Amino acid sequence: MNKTPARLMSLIPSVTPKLIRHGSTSLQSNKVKKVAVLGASGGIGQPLSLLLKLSPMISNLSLYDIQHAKGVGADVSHIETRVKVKAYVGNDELADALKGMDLVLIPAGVPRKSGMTRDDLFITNATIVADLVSACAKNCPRAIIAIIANPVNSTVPIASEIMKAYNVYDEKKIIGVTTLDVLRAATFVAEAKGLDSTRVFVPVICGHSGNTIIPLLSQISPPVPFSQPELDSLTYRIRNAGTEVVEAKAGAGCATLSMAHAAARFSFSILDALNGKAGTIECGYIASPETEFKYFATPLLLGRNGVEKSIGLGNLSEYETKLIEQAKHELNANIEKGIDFAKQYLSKSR
Ligand SMILES: NC(=O)C1=CN([C@@H]2O[C@H](COP(=O)(O)OP(=O)(O)OC[C@H]3O[C@@H](n4cnc5c(N)ncnc54)[C@H](O)[C@@H]3O)[C@@H](O)[C@H]2O)C=CC1
Ligand SMILES: O=C([O-])CC(=O)C(=O)O
Repeated sequence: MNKTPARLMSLIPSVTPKLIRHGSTSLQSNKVKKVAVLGASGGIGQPLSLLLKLSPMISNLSLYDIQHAKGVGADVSHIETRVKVKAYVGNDELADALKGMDLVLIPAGVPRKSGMTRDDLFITNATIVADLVSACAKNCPRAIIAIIANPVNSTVPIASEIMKAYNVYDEKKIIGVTTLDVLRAATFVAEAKGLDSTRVFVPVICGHSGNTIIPLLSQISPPVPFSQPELDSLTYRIRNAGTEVVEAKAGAGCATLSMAHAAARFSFSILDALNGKAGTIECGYIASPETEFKYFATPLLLGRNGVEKSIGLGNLSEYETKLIEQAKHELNANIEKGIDFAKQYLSKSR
């Protein structure tokens, strides 16, 4: 397990202000970027498209879905910001939606219903992600691909295998979006400890399902002590937060509004970093040659080409080391399932 001594804490002030803004206000044309949302008509896609339309860092917003995208595009395009919006519907328009993109966000795919795990979505979402990433490989091979569609632990390995098969793989550019776990951790810990949630940062590592969601409460900024019962209950709530929303929505889907905000925050950090802003950090799930896992979420230093490097895990407490041990089987199984699927998909489709 990598234990990078470079400390996270010194870099954290660059993270928190992004909670309440729409990105840097640079209007230089070389700094504005082109962004696509695939699955733009969905519960996440619509509010995400709205938030992106408000950003001065974006010149063009490409909204793609298999249904209703023209309506979403017409609606969002009436907002008086400079971002040019174009909508695309159906496979015949997918290539045009992707050409020239710097960042592609993928919230396309079915959400959970009560009683389902994220892995239960694999059967539908694996093919959706594989199809969409194949189109990215052909039409915008240098774009950063941010995968929101669940199960993220498997869809990111699928995306990587597809890009490898097209000889356009760059491990710096395929990232599973785990930002919502980080936002939830800050919110829940702040509530429990009477802190200002916009000033709290808790790294969340490992993966994005069940036991693989591991908040590093020992590395919270600002430093706060926790009793063992507090560690247990906060870890449980952060891990279970997706299910909390699925159950509260009672059949009407999963987290969409908080996820749209999380994805927008992640996007603005990526765009800031592409524009050369130093010290931009977000957690994300990526290929991880430096850990014992093929893919792993850590805090990431972002740069001009995507992920500059993983910040690593820091000094884990005994409790956190045990949580990683307990997550091993689930994470590895999710990763191998994605890789196996991609092999079969590629053997059929090429
Ligand atoms: N990474 C994370 O933290 C989170 C991930 N999610 C995941 O995000 C995904 C989307 O969730 P919602 O927006 O609530 O679902 P939704 O069902 O409201 O929207 C999904 C959209 O994808 C579209 N779609 C389906 N197949 C497509 C294809 N081949 N190409 C383009 N678009 C396609 C649908 O038409 C629909 O508009 C789910 O898999 C969900 O589990 C949700 C919350 C948090
Ligand atoms: O729980 C779900 O199905 C959606 C999700 O990933 C989350 O809210 O973290």
